[in-house]
Amino acid sequence: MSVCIVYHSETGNTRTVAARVARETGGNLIEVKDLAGYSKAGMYLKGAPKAMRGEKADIEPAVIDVSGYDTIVIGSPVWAFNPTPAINAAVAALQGIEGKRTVVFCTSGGMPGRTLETVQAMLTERGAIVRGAVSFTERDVQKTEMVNALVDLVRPRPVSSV
Ligand SMILES: Cc1cc2nc3c(=O)[nH]c(=O)nc-3n(C[C@H](O)[C@H](O)[C@H](O)COP(=O)(O)O)c2cc1C
Repeated sequence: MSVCIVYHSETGNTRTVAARVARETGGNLIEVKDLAGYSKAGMYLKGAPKAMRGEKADIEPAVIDVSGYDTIVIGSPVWAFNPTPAINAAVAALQGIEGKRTVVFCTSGGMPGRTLETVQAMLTERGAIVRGAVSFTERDVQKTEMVNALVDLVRPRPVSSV
């Protein structure tokens, strides 16, 4: 089973989760960069209003071909209770997503708003099958049991016979 983890991260939390999922599943990481190149203030002053409006950023890579994978994981930071403009663009940039199993996660300060629901709806719109979603707070990022909950959605572990 091949896994691809597509994520955006400006301050490292979403990257940390993505890397741990990659390690546990043997998946490939694709980091999406927002070409706006925000400063910390810029993220709040310019990025957050764009996230609220559901806008798409200019991203690198501009095309994300996932046709060679069985399961696609999408990870977004929460900006103003929404997915980031980079993730809005990344979902639109996915090629070969139709009919694929997908799992969504977000990282936030504790108020994720409708981020997971929004990403799930975008993926469903693209013809993907959403298996589940996990919301991490900044503290959860380091918690093995939280990462395991996400990994279980990606790669169901065999039930122990003991
Ligand atoms: C512009 C901006 C807006 C944010 N908005 C929210 C929010 O609405 N709710 C929340 O709980 N955290 C919010 N946060 C905190 C981030 O979601 C949180 O730190 C997240 O883990 C960042 O992911 P990253 O380190 O991968 O970039 C915001 C952070 C930034 C920079």
